[in-house]
Amino acid sequence: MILKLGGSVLSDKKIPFSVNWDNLERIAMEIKKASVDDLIIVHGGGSFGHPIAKKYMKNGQFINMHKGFWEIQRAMRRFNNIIIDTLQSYDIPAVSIQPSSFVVYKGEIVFDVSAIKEFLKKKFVPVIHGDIIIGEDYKILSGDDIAPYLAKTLGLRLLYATDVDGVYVNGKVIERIDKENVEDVLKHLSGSNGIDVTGGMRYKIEMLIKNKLNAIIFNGNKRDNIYKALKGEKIGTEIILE
Ligand SMILES: Nc1ncnc2c1ncn2[C@@H]1O[C@H](COP(=O)(O)OP(=O)(O)OP(=O)(O)O)[C@@H](O)[C@H]1O
Ligand SMILES: C=C(C)CCOP(=O)(O)O
Repeated sequence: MILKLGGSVLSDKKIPFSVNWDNLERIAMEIKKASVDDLIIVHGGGSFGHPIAKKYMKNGQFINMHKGFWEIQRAMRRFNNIIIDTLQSYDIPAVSIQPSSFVVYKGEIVFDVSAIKEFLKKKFVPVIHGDIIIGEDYKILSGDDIAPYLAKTLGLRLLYATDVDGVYVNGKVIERIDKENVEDVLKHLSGSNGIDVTGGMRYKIEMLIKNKLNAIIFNGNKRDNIYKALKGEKIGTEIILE
């Protein structure tokens, strides 16, 4: 199972380097209580990665990256450390996977999952984060790139915890998105709140279409939703595009 924890759940993306400690502690408790096997956690840049990445991007191009690459890595390592330390404080065997040190971008993501497979075999919980990656050019690797890639590569279920109840169409949460209605739904999707250099809700759905995946998108701010989602409850919006 892949649980993508949105940066907007773990922090306030309008306040750089803020952490939503109440959510983080509650989510750790719910993950511990759910006690599921083969769990991978992916988290976004939240209030850490996006403001720093923005500093090193001008007109869509990366600038001053001999300084910026480490600055972005550093911001994401700080966020990742906070999250893993909290998970570990609830005896969740979380370990860090830092994409900027081994994932390469060559027109597509080149991401070796050998280590992740070994961690899962030994019942660890890999915690992978959005990051800066290198290749022909630099690229911000979003948690919304990582989660669907791993779901497809490892054949795991995909759960998105974000800061809304699901995907809204005409002011209401749509229960199900499938091949019949996805094109119409896309017209209602836009980017993200707060400082965000990646794609928001639209990008999530586009990646699910591209990878032909099923997922649920639900509100990670609501108590017990993480637990319910991990235990297989269909909450929020269900996406069936397999
Ligand atoms: N039709 C829509 N339905 C629901 N949310 C939408 C819609 N269109 C745009 N959004 C925005 O998408 C946001 C969720 O996407 P976002 O990428 O910000 O979430 P996240 O995964 O929590 O954050 P991060 O990408 O930093 O990890 C919502 O907060 C909302 O503002
Ligand atoms: C901004 C950085 C470095 C990571 C972005 O990850 P996302 O918030 O999942 O899109």
